[in-house]
Amino acid sequence: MIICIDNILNSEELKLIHSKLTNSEFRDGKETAGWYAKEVKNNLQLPSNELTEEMRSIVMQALQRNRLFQAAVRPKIIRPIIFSRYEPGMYYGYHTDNALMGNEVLTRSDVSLTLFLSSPSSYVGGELMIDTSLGEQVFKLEAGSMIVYPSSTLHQVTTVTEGTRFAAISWVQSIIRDPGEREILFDLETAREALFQKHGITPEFDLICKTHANLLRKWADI
Ligand SMILES: O=C(O)CCC(=O)C(=O)O
Ligand SMILES: [Fe+2]
Repeated sequence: MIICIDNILNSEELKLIHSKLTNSEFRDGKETAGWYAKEVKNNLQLPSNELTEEMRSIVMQALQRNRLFQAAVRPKIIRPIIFSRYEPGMYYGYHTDNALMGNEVLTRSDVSLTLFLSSPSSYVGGELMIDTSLGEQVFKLEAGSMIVYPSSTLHQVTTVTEGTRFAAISWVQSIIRDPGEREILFDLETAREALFQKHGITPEFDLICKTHANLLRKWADI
Protein backbone atom coordinates (compact mmCIF):
# COMPACT_ATOMS: atom_id res chain seq x y z
CA MET A 1 0.00 0.00 0.00
CA ILE A 2 1.40 3.38 -1.04
CA ILE A 3 -0.25 6.38 0.58
CA CYS A 4 0.39 10.10 0.18
CA ILE A 5 -0.57 12.22 3.16
CA ASP A 6 -0.90 15.99 2.74
CA ASN A 7 -0.07 18.61 5.35
CA ILE A 8 1.90 16.46 7.76
CA LEU A 9 3.64 19.69 8.77
CA ASN A 10 1.84 23.00 9.06
CA SER A 11 3.34 26.07 7.43
CA GLU A 12 4.98 27.30 10.65
CA GLU A 13 6.71 23.97 11.28
CA LEU A 14 7.80 23.84 7.66
CA LYS A 15 9.23 27.36 7.82
CA LEU A 16 11.08 26.60 11.04
CA ILE A 17 12.57 23.37 9.68
CA HIS A 18 13.51 25.09 6.44
CA SER A 19 15.39 27.85 8.23
CA LYS A 20 17.23 25.30 10.37
CA LEU A 21 18.08 23.17 7.32
CA THR A 22 19.55 26.09 5.42
CA ASN A 23 21.82 26.84 8.40
CA SER A 24 23.01 23.26 8.89
CA GLU A 25 26.13 21.51 7.75
CA PHE A 26 25.44 18.37 5.77
CA ARG A 27 27.69 15.36 5.28
CA ASP A 28 28.10 12.73 2.59
CA GLY A 29 25.08 10.39 2.69
CA LYS A 30 27.26 7.36 1.91
CA GLU A 31 28.18 7.28 5.62
CA THR A 32 24.81 5.71 6.47
CA ALA A 33 24.30 3.54 3.39
CA GLY A 34 24.56 -0.25 3.33
CA TRP A 35 27.62 -1.64 1.50
CA TYR A 36 25.97 -1.94 -1.88
CA ALA A 37 23.68 1.12 -1.59
CA LYS A 38 26.89 3.18 -1.24
CA GLU A 39 27.51 2.47 -4.91
CA VAL A 40 24.36 4.29 -5.98
CA LYS A 41 23.94 6.87 -3.21
CA ASN A 42 25.01 10.41 -3.97
CA ASN A 43 23.38 12.86 -1.57
CA LEU A 44 23.97 14.79 1.64
CA GLN A 45 22.59 14.17 5.11
CA LEU A 46 22.57 15.91 8.47
CA PRO A 47 24.67 14.33 11.22
CA SER A 48 23.02 13.85 14.64
CA ASN A 49 23.37 17.02 16.71
CA GLU A 50 21.22 19.36 18.77
CA LEU A 51 19.68 21.11 15.76
CA THR A 52 18.86 17.78 14.12
CA GLU A 53 17.22 16.61 17.36
CA GLU A 54 14.99 19.71 17.42
CA MET A 55 13.84 19.04 13.88
CA ARG A 56 13.38 15.34 14.60
CA SER A 57 11.10 16.12 17.49
CA ILE A 58 8.94 18.44 15.33
CA VAL A 59 8.55 15.70 12.73
CA MET A 60 7.92 12.98 15.35
CA GLN A 61 5.16 15.06 16.95
CA ALA A 62 3.62 15.61 13.53
CA LEU A 63 3.65 11.85 12.88
CA GLN A 64 2.13 11.09 16.29
CA ARG A 65 -0.83 13.42 15.76
CA ASN A 66 -1.59 12.36 12.17
CA ARG A 67 -4.50 9.93 12.26
CA LEU A 68 -4.11 8.80 8.67
CA PHE A 69 -0.46 7.89 9.22
CA GLN A 70 -1.32 6.08 12.46
CA ALA A 71 -4.12 4.09 10.82
CA ALA A 72 -2.22 3.23 7.63
CA VAL A 73 1.14 2.38 9.20
CA ARG A 74 0.43 1.38 12.83
CA PRO A 75 3.93 2.34 13.94
CA LYS A 76 5.65 0.39 16.67
CA ILE A 77 9.15 1.83 16.21
CA ILE A 78 10.12 4.82 14.08
CA ARG A 79 13.83 5.05 13.26
CA PRO A 80 15.50 8.43 13.93
CA ILE A 81 14.50 10.80 11.16
CA ILE A 82 17.22 11.56 8.60
CA PHE A 83 17.28 14.93 6.86
CA SER A 84 18.68 14.77 3.35
CA ARG A 85 19.70 17.30 0.75
CA TYR A 86 20.19 16.83 -2.98
CA GLU A 87 22.02 19.48 -5.00
CA PRO A 88 22.23 19.46 -8.82
CA GLY A 89 23.87 16.22 -9.98
CA MET A 90 22.83 14.29 -6.86
CA TYR A 91 20.63 11.19 -6.88
CA TYR A 92 20.03 7.92 -5.07
CA GLY A 93 19.87 5.09 -7.61
CA TYR A 94 17.70 1.99 -7.41
CA HIS A 95 18.11 0.14 -4.11
CA THR A 96 16.13 -1.66 -1.49
CA ASP A 97 16.24 -0.49 2.12
CA ASN A 98 17.98 -2.68 4.70
CA ALA A 99 15.52 -5.14 6.25
CA LEU A 100 17.00 -4.72 9.72
CA MET A 101 18.33 -1.44 11.06
CA GLY A 102 20.12 -0.28 14.19
CA ASN A 103 22.86 -1.77 16.32
CA GLU A 104 21.90 -2.89 19.82
CA VAL A 105 18.15 -2.84 19.22
CA LEU A 106 17.19 -4.01 15.78
CA THR A 107 14.25 -2.46 13.95
CA ARG A 108 12.61 -4.29 11.06
CA SER A 109 11.82 -1.89 8.24
CA ASP A 110 8.23 -2.53 7.16
CA VAL A 111 7.33 0.91 5.85
CA SER A 112 9.56 3.64 4.41
CA LEU A 113 8.58 7.28 4.49
CA THR A 114 9.65 10.42 2.68
CA LEU A 115 8.43 13.77 3.96
CA PHE A 116 9.02 16.31 1.21
CA LEU A 117 10.43 19.58 2.57
CA SER A 118 10.99 21.63 -0.60
CA SER A 119 8.35 23.08 -2.86
CA PRO A 120 8.25 20.93 -6.04
CA SER A 121 8.58 24.03 -8.19
CA SER A 122 11.87 24.96 -6.49
CA TYR A 123 13.85 22.04 -7.97
CA VAL A 124 13.96 19.99 -11.16
CA GLY A 125 14.23 16.17 -11.00
CA GLY A 126 14.47 14.61 -7.55
CA GLU A 127 11.37 12.46 -7.96
CA LEU A 128 10.93 9.42 -5.79
CA MET A 129 10.41 6.55 -8.25
CA ILE A 130 9.02 3.28 -6.88
CA ASP A 131 9.00 0.01 -8.77
CA THR A 132 5.50 -1.39 -8.16
CA SER A 133 3.52 -4.28 -9.62
CA LEU A 134 1.85 -1.67 -11.86
CA GLY A 135 5.21 -0.40 -13.12
CA GLU A 136 7.33 2.54 -12.05
CA GLN A 137 5.41 5.19 -10.16
CA VAL A 138 6.80 8.67 -9.68
CA PHE A 139 6.16 10.96 -6.71
CA LYS A 140 7.11 14.58 -6.14
CA LEU A 141 4.90 15.97 -3.41
CA GLU A 142 4.21 19.41 -1.99
CA ALA A 143 6.46 20.59 0.84
CA GLY A 144 5.01 19.24 4.09
CA SER A 145 3.40 16.20 2.41
CA MET A 146 4.61 12.67 2.93
CA ILE A 147 4.55 9.36 1.11
CA VAL A 148 4.61 6.02 2.92
CA TYR A 149 5.50 2.92 0.90
CA PRO A 150 6.58 -0.66 1.52
CA SER A 151 10.25 -0.96 2.47
CA SER A 152 10.31 -4.15 0.40
CA THR A 153 10.22 -2.21 -2.89
CA LEU A 154 13.04 -1.18 -5.16
CA HIS A 155 13.03 2.60 -5.38
CA GLN A 156 15.24 5.52 -6.38
CA VAL A 157 15.53 9.30 -6.23
CA THR A 158 16.13 10.66 -9.72
CA THR A 159 18.92 13.17 -10.36
CA VAL A 160 18.25 16.73 -9.30
CA THR A 161 19.24 18.97 -12.20
CA GLU A 162 18.29 22.39 -10.75
CA GLY A 163 17.58 23.73 -7.27
CA THR A 164 17.78 21.88 -3.96
CA ARG A 165 15.66 18.99 -2.72
CA PHE A 166 15.33 18.72 1.07
CA ALA A 167 13.50 15.74 2.55
CA ALA A 168 13.05 13.91 5.83
CA ILE A 169 13.11 10.15 5.63
CA SER A 170 12.65 7.27 8.03
CA TRP A 171 11.58 3.66 8.40
CA VAL A 172 8.92 2.14 10.55
CA GLN A 173 8.46 -1.23 12.18
CA SER A 174 4.72 -1.75 12.23
CA ILE A 175 2.64 -3.41 14.92
CA ILE A 176 1.10 -5.30 11.99
CA ARG A 177 3.95 -7.06 10.22
CA ASP A 178 1.98 -8.40 7.27
CA PRO A 179 1.18 -5.69 4.67
CA GLY A 180 -2.06 -7.47 3.62
CA GLU A 181 -3.33 -7.57 7.20
CA ARG A 182 -2.34 -3.94 7.66
CA GLU A 183 -4.40 -3.00 4.61
CA ILE A 184 -7.46 -4.92 5.85
CA LEU A 185 -7.30 -3.06 9.17
CA PHE A 186 -6.85 0.25 7.39
CA ASP A 187 -9.87 -0.41 5.15
CA LEU A 188 -12.01 -1.39 8.14
CA GLU A 189 -10.92 1.73 10.01
CA THR A 190 -11.73 3.90 7.00
CA ALA A 191 -15.12 2.21 6.53
CA ARG A 192 -16.15 2.49 10.17
CA GLU A 193 -15.24 6.17 10.31
CA ALA A 194 -17.29 6.84 7.17
CA LEU A 195 -20.20 4.85 8.59
CA PHE A 196 -20.02 6.81 11.82
CA GLN A 197 -20.01 10.13 9.94
CA LYS A 198 -23.12 9.08 7.98
CA HIS A 199 -25.24 7.32 10.59
CA GLY A 200 -23.59 7.68 13.99
CA ILE A 201 -23.52 4.64 16.25
CA THR A 202 -25.61 1.79 14.84
CA PRO A 203 -25.57 -2.01 15.37
CA GLU A 204 -23.63 -2.33 12.07
CA PHE A 205 -21.06 0.17 13.27
CA ASP A 206 -20.69 -1.79 16.53
CA LEU A 207 -20.10 -5.02 14.59
CA ILE A 208 -17.38 -3.42 12.47
CA CYS A 209 -15.77 -2.01 15.64
CA LYS A 210 -15.82 -5.47 17.16
CA THR A 211 -14.30 -7.11 14.08
CA HIS A 212 -11.69 -4.38 13.78
CA ALA A 213 -10.67 -4.77 17.42
CA ASN A 214 -10.61 -8.55 17.21
CA LEU A 215 -8.45 -8.61 14.08
CA LEU A 216 -6.09 -6.10 15.68
CA ARG A 217 -5.87 -8.35 18.73
CA LYS A 218 -5.23 -11.37 16.51
CA TRP A 219 -2.56 -9.80 14.32
CA ALA A 220 -0.79 -7.34 16.61
CA ASP A 221 2.91 -8.09 16.95
CA ILE A 222 3.80 -6.38 20.23
O1 LIG B 1 14.59 10.74 -0.37
C1 LIG B 1 13.79 9.88 -0.68
O2 LIG B 1 12.68 10.15 -1.17
C2 LIG B 1 14.11 8.40 -0.46
C3 LIG B 1 15.49 8.15 0.03
C4 LIG B 1 15.78 6.69 0.15
O3 LIG B 1 15.30 5.89 -0.60
C5 LIG B 1 16.65 6.19 1.23
O4 LIG B 1 17.30 7.00 1.90
O5 LIG B 1 16.73 4.97 1.42
FE1 LIG C 1 15.56 3.91 0.19
